[in-house]
Amino acid sequence: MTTILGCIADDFTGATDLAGLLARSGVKVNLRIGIPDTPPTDTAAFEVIALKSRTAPVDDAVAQTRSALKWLQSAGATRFFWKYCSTFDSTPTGNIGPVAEALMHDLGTAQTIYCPAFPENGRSIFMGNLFVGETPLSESPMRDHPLTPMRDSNLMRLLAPQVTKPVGLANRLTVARGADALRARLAELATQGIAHVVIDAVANDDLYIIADACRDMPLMTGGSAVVMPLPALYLADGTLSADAPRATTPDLAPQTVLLSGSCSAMTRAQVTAYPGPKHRLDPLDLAQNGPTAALDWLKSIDLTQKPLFYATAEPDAVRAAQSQLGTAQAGEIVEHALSKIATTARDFGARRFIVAGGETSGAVTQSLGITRLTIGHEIAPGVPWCFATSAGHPIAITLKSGNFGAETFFSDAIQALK
Ligand SMILES: Nc1ncnc2c1ncn2[C@@H]1O[C@H](COP(=O)(O)OP(=O)(O)O)[C@@H](O)[C@H]1O
Ligand SMILES: O=C(O)[C@@H](O)C(=O)COP(=O)(O)O
Repeated sequence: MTTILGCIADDFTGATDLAGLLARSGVKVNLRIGIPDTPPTDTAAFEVIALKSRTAPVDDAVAQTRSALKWLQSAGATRFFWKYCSTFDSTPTGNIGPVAEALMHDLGTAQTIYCPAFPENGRSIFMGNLFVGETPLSESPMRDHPLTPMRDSNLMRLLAPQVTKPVGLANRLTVARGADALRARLAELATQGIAHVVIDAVANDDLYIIADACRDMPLMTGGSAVVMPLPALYLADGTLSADAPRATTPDLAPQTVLLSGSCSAMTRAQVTAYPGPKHRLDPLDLAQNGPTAALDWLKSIDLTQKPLFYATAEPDAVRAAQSQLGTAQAGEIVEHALSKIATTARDFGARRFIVAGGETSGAVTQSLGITRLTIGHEIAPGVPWCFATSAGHPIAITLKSGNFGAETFFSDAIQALK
């Protein structure tokens, strides 16, 4: 069917987050890993392309996104969404602003919006300032993110150095007055030449108003949550027909493997809370011996017991590994080991994969040779089960952002897929 909304996400967990929120409507959502090298076929009303561009060089991120835009246009899309992290992960040089300006240029549009709010996961925006729970972004753990340390909470100040055109705000007082008031504010800002408008949102009700006001813009940008209301809006006015194909859950063997390379505080708690069998990966041991011990353990265990392989470690241990191996090298060694475990587990019959961490998800997805995902039901806000094919086998896979999910996430994921 013709694509109604074409979405481009800057990382894999972000893409499944976005696709999961769109799929809440029950409408089919396709997720493509990277830009497909063939013309669109079997397209859905909502198409999401997952890039790995969040921390890529600006020119590379812009080029990748423009190619993704072209593919989505050839699928019939006329409205587009640029998805970045709900914590606005970026630096003064990009990539959020430069990519948005390139998309605006290609779409011939003079204004777009920025709304990374995700109230269900504690991300809210008030007077242009982003909060993580009750904490300003710049005082949250994102302050010390290794690649994109967020040392300011004000989205206008964060965005301004990334773009060439003026930045403005539509604040919560306007949003609270409804979609017409917000449209009027956007028009007023447009007459002042404001190209980039940050919009406040502290609750889901705000997102419904924003989506309603902005639904026909050629380009919207934000975290995942601001597009969540769009399917219902498109169904209500007939843009999307009610008989759009729905996602179905395939029958899958119970063999399961869990793989965690995220070291976030939430993932550490989730690994600790997991009651199933666990095997720890030590980057220093992996550097010396490769994943031999992990693979031996994998061979010895019945995959219906749902073993967890984790490199997840406390900050001191991570720093120690990084100082001995180098930061990039430590990460690569772990990602390589988890990828090898994933493909071996698949060859031993695993058909359900639970993966924690953005970079880790990219590595595991690529090693499994996945190019396309269909989105199923959510396990936690922003973390859906997805369905794909790997080496000819139907599989289920979930890609969890480091920060998302409850402490019981791993058990929740197992329970959620019967
Ligand atoms: N014990 C460890 N020591 C050093 N690096 C690690 C360790 N465990 C995991 N890593 C690496 O840390 C990175 C975690 O990033 P990622 O998977 O994106 O998680 P998150 O989504 O929480 O940021 C990966 O590159 C992973 O390989
Ligand atoms: O918007 C979000 O917070 C997530 O969708 C996301 O992008 C998470 O990124 P990682 O924490 O790097 O997985």
